[in-house]
Amino acid sequence: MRVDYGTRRTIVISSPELAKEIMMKHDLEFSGRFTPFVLEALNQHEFAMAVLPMGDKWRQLRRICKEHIFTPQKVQATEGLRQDKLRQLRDYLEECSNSGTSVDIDKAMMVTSLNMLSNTLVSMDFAGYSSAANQEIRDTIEQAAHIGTTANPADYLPFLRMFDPKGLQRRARACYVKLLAYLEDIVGKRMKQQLNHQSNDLLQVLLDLHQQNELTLEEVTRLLLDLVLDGGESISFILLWIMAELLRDPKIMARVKNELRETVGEEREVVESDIPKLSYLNAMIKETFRFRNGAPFLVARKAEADVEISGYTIPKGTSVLINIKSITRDPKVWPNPDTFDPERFLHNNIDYRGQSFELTPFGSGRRVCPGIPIAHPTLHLIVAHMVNSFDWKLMDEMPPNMDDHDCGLVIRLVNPLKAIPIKNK
Ligand code: HEM
Repeated sequence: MRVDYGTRRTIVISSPELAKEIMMKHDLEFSGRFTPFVLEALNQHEFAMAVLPMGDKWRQLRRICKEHIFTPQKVQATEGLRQDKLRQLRDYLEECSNSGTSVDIDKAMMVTSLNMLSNTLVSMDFAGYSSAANQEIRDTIEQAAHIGTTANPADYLPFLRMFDPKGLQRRARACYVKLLAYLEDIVGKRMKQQLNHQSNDLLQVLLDLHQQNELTLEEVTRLLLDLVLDGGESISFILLWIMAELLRDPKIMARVKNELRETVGEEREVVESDIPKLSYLNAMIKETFRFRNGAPFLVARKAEADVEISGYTIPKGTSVLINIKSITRDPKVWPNPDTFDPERFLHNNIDYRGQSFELTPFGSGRRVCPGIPIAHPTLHLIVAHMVNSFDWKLMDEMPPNMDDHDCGLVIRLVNPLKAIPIKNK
């Protein structure tokens, strides 16, 4: 399909074969995010990875992420930081269980996954469960994610840019300035402590690279900002859908629980080395990515020159959108695509890490999400913990309302998902 928006031409790709050609063979540059003009306006964010074309700076940051930050060894070394956060989640859920209070699953998932990420990165909590906790940073990250996925008329009608019609540029700038100042402060304090204290987190890795003149301090902070912005909300987003699917279908919930009982038992906590043994849980998470992936499109690409794919020419300057939602709901690709069925993943090797073009929630090719080594264990650990340690009773005993609504460029649950945890006897 080809759509002309005045001077901007957009093509939407909806087949795994063509998506593979775009992401692997042609490896088109990002054209910014869906709202490139919001981000272009932000000098503060000018060399963040997600808005960078494939220039030298992007290549350097990408290499650093791959070789130094998100290596299996480095991520494994931070497991203790994530386990601590699981314990905090357990304490919070136990409190709710003892008092019979319902848990707002969205908030609980956001606090847990954000703190797991922030502790992996900088050994600090960015949010708290209690209503008295300071939620300023969490709220700012949520706001930035919301702005980044809000459709901006100025992306398609560039002359509107100077009017900032929805106030997106102004609001985005305020979020970035706040987050950048917060991270600068963390980096500054750590530099002072460094003299007598080494940490086990990824900031330490970045500061070691700074010592070796691989990164300036400014680059360290901006790389952190990019990781916080890109990773901050995305894990909790899919966690909410996973929990909604589990609460909606007691049979699937029971099967996940049985697998956990057989593999882990009730006496100990789930640890990351359990994950490869939890094949049904893994299938359930993959199926949620297939069925409920919140963002229909990957980051927009741009043809820098005319590109030939499968006999078609994509003219220079065209924006290319890969519609992963239509691929994952295509009956030619997936039998019974409108049925939620984790079983379908038990008998094949389809994975979500960028090798199977039927399922690419993290993208693929050189611009595949670098956060997968953190997102993968975090998702499994949190869900396994929620299911293995507690039974769940929905607030009004009714299956959750799974209606979603299009909120800009992502799809969210209409009603908050609330349930009471009941501690295992
Ligand atoms: C469930 C969780 C996550 C999902 C579904 C997700 C998804 C994505 C997607 C679709 C892209 C664009 C890839 C493309 O269009 O080909 C991306 C890029 C990115 N993600 Fe993630 N992500 C997740 C978690 C994370 C985490 C935890 C981090 C950081 C620790 C992170 C950091 C990034 C960065 C920095 C980019 C930009 C890469 C570039 O510019 O080349 N993501 N992610």
